[in-house]
Amino acid sequence: MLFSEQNYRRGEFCGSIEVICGSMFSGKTEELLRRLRRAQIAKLNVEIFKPKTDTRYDENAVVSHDLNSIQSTPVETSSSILLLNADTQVVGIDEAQFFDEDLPDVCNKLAQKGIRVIVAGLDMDFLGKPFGPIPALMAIAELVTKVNAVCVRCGSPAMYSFRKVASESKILLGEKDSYEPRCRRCYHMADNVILN
Ligand SMILES: Nc1ncnc2c1ncn2[C@@H]1O[C@H](COP(=O)(O)OP(=O)(O)O)[C@@H](O)[C@H]1O
Ligand SMILES: Cc1cn([C@H]2C[C@H](O)[C@@H](COP(=O)(O)O)O2)c(=O)[nH]c1=O
Ligand SMILES: [Zn+2]
Repeated sequence: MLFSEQNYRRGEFCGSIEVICGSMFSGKTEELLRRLRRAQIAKLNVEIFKPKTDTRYDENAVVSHDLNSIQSTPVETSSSILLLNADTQVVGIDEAQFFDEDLPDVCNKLAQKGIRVIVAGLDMDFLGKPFGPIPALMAIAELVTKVNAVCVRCGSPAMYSFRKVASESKILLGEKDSYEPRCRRCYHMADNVILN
């Protein structure tokens, strides 16, 4: 097994919070999809949420860079997640860095109700600073999985999302057009030339 997962038996208390974090292209969404699909195979009731702002690939689906996808509900605020179906046993949340600061409280409430909550998001923004509610979620999670991309410059494990375009705005939706994953050394290189 790649990552440790607990055993879940219906009817037993199994509330928990799992965080999957890392840079862009590190496989956060793929790992989220893998865990959610396994929950569906186990015939658990799964609901998936993402912030309404994330319209990159699809308005109503969580989509990985390899175009694997799963249907989701876009919500404007984290508190809307609490309006989930009464029989939901597993909640998936993608692009969690874009949610408001109440997301950790929301996840705690869900976990206290016995729900397995799996959250994926960027731990750092393009400046290498902690991003939104992810650090607070990491602190309260039972399990934190940090995944790495491959540095596009040197092939080492990459944990930074280097922004290739001139924008200082914290939120800038984009793909390879605007970002590339880099390792610590290549991210901090003085020249920071973009190699195409
Ligand atoms: N530099 C890279 N390093 C790793 N994976 C990459 C890279 N560029 C493209 N990919 C692709 O991106 C996929 C991961 O996509 P995804 O799960 O959506 O990542 P994330 O949600 O972390 O941005 C990989 O399986 C791989 O096919
Ligand atoms: C680093 C950084 C990223 N973003 C945006 C760019 C993408 O739309 C998402 C991240 O998607 P992924 O599934 O993790 O590849 O976030 C941003 O707005 N600001 C940033 O600093
Ligand atoms: Zn590198």
